[in-house]
Amino acid sequence: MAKQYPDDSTTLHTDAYELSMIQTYFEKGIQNKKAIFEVYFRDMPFKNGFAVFAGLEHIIHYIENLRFTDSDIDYLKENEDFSPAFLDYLRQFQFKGTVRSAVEGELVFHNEPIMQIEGPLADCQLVETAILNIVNYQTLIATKAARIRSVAGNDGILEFGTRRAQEFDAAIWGTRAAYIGGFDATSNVRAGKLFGIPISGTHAHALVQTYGNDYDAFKAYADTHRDCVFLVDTYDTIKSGVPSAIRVAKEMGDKINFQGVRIDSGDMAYLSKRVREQLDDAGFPDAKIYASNDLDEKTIMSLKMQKAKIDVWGVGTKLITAFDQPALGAVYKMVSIEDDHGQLKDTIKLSNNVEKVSTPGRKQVWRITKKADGKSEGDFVALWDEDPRNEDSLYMFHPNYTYINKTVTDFDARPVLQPIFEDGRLIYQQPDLDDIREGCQENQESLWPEYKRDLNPQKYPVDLSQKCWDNKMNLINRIHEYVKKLDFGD
Ligand SMILES: Nc1ncnc2c1ncn2[C@@H]1O[C@H](COP(=O)(O)OP(=O)(O)OP(=O)(O)O)[C@@H](O)[C@H]1O
Ligand SMILES: O=P(O)(O)OC[C@H]1O[C@H](OP(=O)(O)OP(=O)(O)O)[C@H](O)[C@@H]1O
Ligand SMILES: O=C(O)c1cccnc1
Repeated sequence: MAKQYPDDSTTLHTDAYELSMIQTYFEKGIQNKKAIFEVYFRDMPFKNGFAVFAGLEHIIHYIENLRFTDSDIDYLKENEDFSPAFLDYLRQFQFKGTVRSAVEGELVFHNEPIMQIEGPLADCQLVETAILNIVNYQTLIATKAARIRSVAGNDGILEFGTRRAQEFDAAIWGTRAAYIGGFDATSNVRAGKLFGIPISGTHAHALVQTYGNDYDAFKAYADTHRDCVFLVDTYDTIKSGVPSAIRVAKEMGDKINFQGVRIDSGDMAYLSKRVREQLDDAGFPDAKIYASNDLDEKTIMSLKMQKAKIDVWGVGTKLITAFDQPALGAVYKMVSIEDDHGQLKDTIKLSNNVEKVSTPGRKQVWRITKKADGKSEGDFVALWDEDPRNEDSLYMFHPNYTYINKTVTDFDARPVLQPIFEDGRLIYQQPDLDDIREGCQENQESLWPEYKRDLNPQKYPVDLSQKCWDNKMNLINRIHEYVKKLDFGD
């Protein structure tokens, strides 16, 4: 039987190749060379006009606890071909990197750095896998949640996905991301405990099945709860579920707070209209109609177009699993590395696909808005030593189709990447989760409606500064020259 180890750290939550590379860096004595990596994704998730950044809370927690425990070292000793000196180095390891990041709830876009990790080469390499793991999932869910919020308007939206999520962590962190993206509450009690997210819920079909009929089940529930939402579709929504709910609500009077009923199957446009009439006619115009059953932004939009009388939407599977796009595809690329003379040299990853060529150099993303109306003109990706706030006008052009360009004046420029860790020390204080969620809504106000529509939004401009673009072209040309001169004798 394989030896058992305690699950006492997340430091080995990394791909083996990261440790293999760190081993090489260490044995060659270059583990402390200064390096800079950036995280970005290439395509907008769900073809949405914007993405909502989430994951920083978990990343901070992960980095703060980044050390190799005795059991980590024992495991590596027995399973990897590592020298005693290297194992000793890992044992002493402390993260010394500097991390800059978009903050949670910030809007982020394709082909711009959303995180930047700078520091000793080994430190930057170690955290790649976990950072991508976290950002890829949480940003995806926060974005999906924002899409659902945008069609739900001011209706209540509840996160019901835990039972369908890809295991525990996805349920917990996905719920948090959904809250950032605009959900109102979750059914996951642990997420309520850990993050202070409001918890909410109704009851399941099992309660009705236990009693064998709607009335007895609702009566029992009402006897034991103040707030009541009855699930009315177990046997027959119109003929049994709703009349039973109404009877119990009338009998209990002020003893309960009859909040409404939930429908979980059938034609929800038709049913919700009939149920609304039943509740109104019985004198319960304030009782709300909750709906659930494989909902997402498309079904919610369709139901709204059909004038369904639904007030609160419970969304599970399609939110928490990012059903229609299961991966964001964010990558972690080296943009600069110290040379043998101690100078940082920008570096690039080439590809035949122009969209896949990385953009070298340490960069900042500047969100450019017009002073007059606060609306965004686009993002301006500039080299670190540039500051558009010192300019009166800004020339912005598409990095691949340079004939698409404009000159912006009377603008404000806001840096998107914020300092989080400096030389391994946490210097960022996470805002309250409710402030993050509110900030996410406010950020969306600066976007023109053209970028926010659910279907086929306009592509938000993400432009490179002239200096950044020149730097990239120079590097591409230099590498082409170098490859041309290579002679391996064949
Ligand atoms: N009026 C409607 N317009 C568009 N979509 C709807 C409408 N009513 C329900 N839906 C959606 O259609 C799908 C119907 O699911 P399904 O075929 O499982 O039917 P069901 O009545 O829920 O059956 P079951 O009793 O097995 O749960 C769900 O995703 C639901 O949200
Ligand atoms: O449809 P989703 O968006 O994934 O939302 C969560 C679903 O989970 C519950 O169903 P389930 O059949 O698991 O249990 P139930 O007996 O309470 O209906 C609930 O009734 C929803 O239909
Ligand atoms: O509270 C509910 O109604 C609920 C919770 C989880 C999944 N589906 C429904």
